[in-house]
Amino acid sequence: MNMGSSGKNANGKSRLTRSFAYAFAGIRAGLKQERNLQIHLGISMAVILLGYFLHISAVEWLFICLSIGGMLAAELMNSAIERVVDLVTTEYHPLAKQAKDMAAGAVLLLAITSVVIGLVIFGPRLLLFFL
Ligand SMILES: Nc1ncnc2c1ncn2[C@@H]1O[C@H](COP(=O)(O)OP(=O)(O)OP(=O)(O)O)[C@@H](O)[C@H]1O
Repeated sequence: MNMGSSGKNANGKSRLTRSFAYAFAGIRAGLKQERNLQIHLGISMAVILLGYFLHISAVEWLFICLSIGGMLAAELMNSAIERVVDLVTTEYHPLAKQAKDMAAGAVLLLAITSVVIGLVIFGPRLLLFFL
């Protein structure tokens, strides 16, 4: 599609605006269709509430933000890889298996890291609270 030098199409939308719109559409589709992503979002909200009530520090918030953002992004990327693999083949293929398993492995690694971060930040406070 020719958009001229301004980078705007017939609707007057800039390339940047459309890129954001596509990205948000991807997030919406993921949240609608992917149960794991919905679960991660629910857990993220619970963690944010916990951080608020336990008055965690600014540095701790940064770690929580990175964990939540990284986890949701990894889950979305995993779903994207699953779709591309399914698009390429519906037959059993060892490379398809590796691609899906590696993508799932990446999510698992990030999930383990997030759990460790959560334990380091919330563990001592929750112990104090319950003991
Ligand atoms: N085309 C294929 N060829 C070989 N193995 C496959 C193929 N498709 C899926 N698999 C294997 O089955 C597993 C599950 O694949 P599937 O597409 O059902 O994802 P899933 O586990 O349902 O993912 P999610 O729960 O995140 O949606 C993969 O991790 C992979 O090991």
